[in-house]
Amino acid sequence: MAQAYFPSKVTSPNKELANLLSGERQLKVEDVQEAYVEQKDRLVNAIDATKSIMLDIQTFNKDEWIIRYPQYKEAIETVSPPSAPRRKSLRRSLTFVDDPVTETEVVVRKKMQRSVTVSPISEHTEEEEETDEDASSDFNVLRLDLKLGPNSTVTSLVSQLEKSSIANLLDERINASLNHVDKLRLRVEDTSSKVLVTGDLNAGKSTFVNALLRREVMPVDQQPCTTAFCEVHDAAENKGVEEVHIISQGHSYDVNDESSFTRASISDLEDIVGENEDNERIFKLYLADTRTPSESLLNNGVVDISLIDAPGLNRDSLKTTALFARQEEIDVVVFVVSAENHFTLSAREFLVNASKEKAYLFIVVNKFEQIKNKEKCRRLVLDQIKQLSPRTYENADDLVHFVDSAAALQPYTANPTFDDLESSLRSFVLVKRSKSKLHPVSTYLNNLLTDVELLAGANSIVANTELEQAKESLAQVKPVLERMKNGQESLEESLETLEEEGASGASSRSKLILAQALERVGQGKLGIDNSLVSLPSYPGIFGVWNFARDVRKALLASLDTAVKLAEDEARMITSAGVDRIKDLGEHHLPASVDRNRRVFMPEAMFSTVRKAGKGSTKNRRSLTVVAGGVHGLGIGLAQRPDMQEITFFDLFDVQHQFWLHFGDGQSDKATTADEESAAPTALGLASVGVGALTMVGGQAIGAKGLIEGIIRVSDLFGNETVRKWAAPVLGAVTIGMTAYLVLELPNSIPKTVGRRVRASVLRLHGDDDISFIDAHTFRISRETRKVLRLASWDLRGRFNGAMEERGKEVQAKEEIAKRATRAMEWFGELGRKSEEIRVNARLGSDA
Ligand SMILES: Nc1nc2c(ncn2[C@@H]2O[C@H](COP(=O)(O)OP(=O)(O)OP(=O)(O)O)[C@@H](O)[C@H]2O)c(=O)[nH]1
Repeated sequence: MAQAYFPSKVTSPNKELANLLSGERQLKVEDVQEAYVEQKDRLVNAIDATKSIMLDIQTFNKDEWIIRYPQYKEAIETVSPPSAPRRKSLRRSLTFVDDPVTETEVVVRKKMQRSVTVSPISEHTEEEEETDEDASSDFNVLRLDLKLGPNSTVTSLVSQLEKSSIANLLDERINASLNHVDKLRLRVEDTSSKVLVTGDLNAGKSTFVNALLRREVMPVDQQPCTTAFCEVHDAAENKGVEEVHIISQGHSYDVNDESSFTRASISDLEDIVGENEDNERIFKLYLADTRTPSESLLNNGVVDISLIDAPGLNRDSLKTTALFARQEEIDVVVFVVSAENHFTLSAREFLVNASKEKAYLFIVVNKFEQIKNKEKCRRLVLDQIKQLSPRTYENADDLVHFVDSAAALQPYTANPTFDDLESSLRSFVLVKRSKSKLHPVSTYLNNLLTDVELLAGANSIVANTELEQAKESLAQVKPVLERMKNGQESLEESLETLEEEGASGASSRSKLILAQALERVGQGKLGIDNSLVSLPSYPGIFGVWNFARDVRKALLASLDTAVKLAEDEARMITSAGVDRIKDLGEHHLPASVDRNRRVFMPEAMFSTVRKAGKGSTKNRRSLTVVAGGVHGLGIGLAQRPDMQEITFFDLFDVQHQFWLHFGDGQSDKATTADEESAAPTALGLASVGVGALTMVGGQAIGAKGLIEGIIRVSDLFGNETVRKWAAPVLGAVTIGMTAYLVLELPNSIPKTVGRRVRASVLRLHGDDDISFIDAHTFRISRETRKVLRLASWDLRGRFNGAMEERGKEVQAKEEIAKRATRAMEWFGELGRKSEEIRVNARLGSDA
């Protein structure tokens, strides 16, 4: 026997019902009921579980991971030789709407009916190739309509559709599906089912309904009488009260809305139906069925069946009835035909149309008792049915019943044929309900879960790719960061040492050069042997004044040169330091970090124009002036007017000569910075010859001072004897010394000038309590330190910036890896959950 009511592809759970119908002639109503209830409960659970995972998807999409919407395209198959096994796997190229360019080749695998998994091609093995070609790789329910217009392409959409806006669209789609799932739940839980009873006039429809109800409720007449639709419901739906509700015309009926109907007593039904003969009205009858749920049709404990006694067909009401039969809420059409008359023309018309709509009809051949040649009648009727509704004919055992309704109404009389009809009808109603109410739900849930699995699979791949990328980046960046962290301290130390060494190196070199130069100048030699500066040659006694000035200039210039030399050395030290800092950068900075492209220009050192005044210290101002660097302000010692002045003492350093000849030879030490400020001593003055005086002119000592000096000298020689000898001795000594001094001038002037230059240079910073050497040393080492510090600051900045950047990158990548791992787990779990729902609810029927 064919599997009743279902196409051949039927699988569980409808298959169970179908098997029940097909396996045995005698339908086990309880089993059908049980199977129905079980399936209903499974579906309700599946609906709730699906709803819960859909809500989870929404939350996950909103809070943790922007769900990507995949598109699967047919992958280009490589041409395989004819001998090779035919590839049945669904190789698809996976792209995303927001990124249609990146394609991943995947395999869409069918796991169970209509359930699919998506995995990267790399995880695919040849053994798994035996995949059903039917495996869907497209969305059913969650399909996003991304077409904006006839000319829009996916690529043109990309600019308009960001990842997040697609996720929003998906969210909306999920909302819509959630609403639909809610409706499905109501539908599954709605236990009402309508059975329309119709047939030819006088075929015995009302009698049949009465027989089903086991009481005479419907008016039965020899004359055709029923013109109204009488819907019979269980009184439980009307709070247990038996009554008739006459539906007010133009109102939609609601059992709880008094205004939508008029009440009447059951006993008045005949009159009411009679009164409304010309109107096709609807009455609602509420009847209490006292039989047990297993016996009762109305009160069967599974679905609330309502019977609709429709008007006979061969009236004008044919169309109305036909329309009624087409209504979606009509689960089963029971056609009552009289065994005596068979099918009239209008009955045939109705049956052909109805069987197109409902495929299976339940046919009651009534008044069968009266037929003498029952077999012939049976054959004739079945032959007619075969033509009118072939499918009904195929299942005639269950769907075509030859009974006598009037006999069934006889109390206390066993009527197995009618009982059989009743069981069949109940099962048919349940199976039909399963098909009309449960099956669409099962299909929808299955489609939705398939979509969920496609989403989960695609997003798992995305998450996996992101994880791999993050891991790859981390594998590169993390060691760099570690290296930087470890190297930070040593870099810091190296830079400090470099700065320190540079500054102290420059300082000690400057100090040495300047000290040596000053020492030489003090001895009347050029501070530096340099072709640029040379000592003038002695022009003779009459040019002695200019000679002294030129010597002074030359010595000063040689000191300037020494300063320049010290600066040049500092430049070299700085340059070497900058190079070492560069090397440190090369060593410590990651390859991708930009190096300092600025070129160090040593000649730019010591050339800063300092603005004296604003915020500058006294010390700085004096340094500015003294900074004799040729590259400085151009005011070297040799250019300073105050240093050019030549005095008498540049020619004759009396005190020095005195100590040289009579003292302990320590005059050099005595030539302190105070020398010039000290007043000329009496002895000094006394030793000055007239010639010298004339040469000096009024330059240094006035006549008044000279006379005062002589008086003071004469005071020394207070004693008579001494006074007597003193004059000649003093005269001789004076003459001798003068001659000696004059002869010695070419040699002594440079020395005297040098000594005095040295002394005055050393005193230049007297106010600041700092010497010429120290001032320059300080300036030069400070400049060196400054340049080195700038370079090391730059490196430090780059290093710290790069380290911070790497730190952030590592953090970001770790975050991505964490999120991707979580997403992978989550989507994996989602796929598993979805599959579990599918398995538990036994979804996937193609019925
Ligand atoms: N012997 C016998 N008579 C029946 C049977 N069923 C109905 N009748 C009689 O047939 C006549 C018509 O019965 P109804 O039940 O009124 O028929 P109907 O199809 O409802 O009639 P309309 O509603 O007017 O179309 C009545 O006189 C019934 O007694 C049956 O099974 N056996």
